[in-house]
Amino acid sequence: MKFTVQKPIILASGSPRRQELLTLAGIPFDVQVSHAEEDIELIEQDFGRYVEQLAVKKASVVAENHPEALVIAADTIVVYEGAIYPKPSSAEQAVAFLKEFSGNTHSVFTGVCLLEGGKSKLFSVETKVTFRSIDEALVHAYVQSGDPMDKAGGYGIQTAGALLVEKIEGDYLNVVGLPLSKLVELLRKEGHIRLKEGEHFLDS
Ligand SMILES: Cc1cn([C@H]2C[C@H](O)[C@@H](COP(=O)(O)OP(=O)(O)OP(=O)(O)O)O2)c(=O)[nH]c1=O
Repeated sequence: MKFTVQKPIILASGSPRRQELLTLAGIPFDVQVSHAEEDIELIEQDFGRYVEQLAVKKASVVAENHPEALVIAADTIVVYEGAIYPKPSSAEQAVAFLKEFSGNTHSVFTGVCLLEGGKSKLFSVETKVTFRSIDEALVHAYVQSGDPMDKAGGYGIQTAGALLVEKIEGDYLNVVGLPLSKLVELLRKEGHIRLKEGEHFLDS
């Protein structure tokens, strides 16, 4: 499957996962890593709005230098018992995060921003993730692998972090960092992408 684009698309993200996911959707794009300050205030426990605003910040920094493009940015956080768990700042913190999640259910929120000519479209998606009751040895072995350090909440559901997960409710790719089907639906609805000629033979 391939899409054509109406104008250049820039993914404002250094996340290899987000780049892989947009590639697998068949959307052509360039990458510009955004170095926005992540200093958004959480208002009334509205985590969806919080991640959307972080995505706006990331997109805005890149859009300044690319007014001709559609800029896409995203932000992912883990929320457990009303608190935000970002990327761990140390291995010790990753261990502490994972022990807290053990045997419990947390939420993963990803906010997405499409920014074009100063106009933005925003959405966010929540997925609930339930962890198994995990033993200390598994937590330490996983953290020692180094995998948690660049991931919100300190685990990757798409890597060995999968061993910690009992079940999820919602979009799996939202946990990985990009709610791809909803993003593609919005890009099509807004006329930013179209299926390539010959790629829509099932349409009537
Ligand atoms: C929970 C979870 C998060 N993650 C990742 C997705 C995001 O890359 C990262 C959250 O950090 P983000 O700040 O959302 O993104 P990033 O710094 O990696 O990339 P950029 O800001 O340049 O777009 O955590 C996984 O890969 N798997 C998971 O299971």
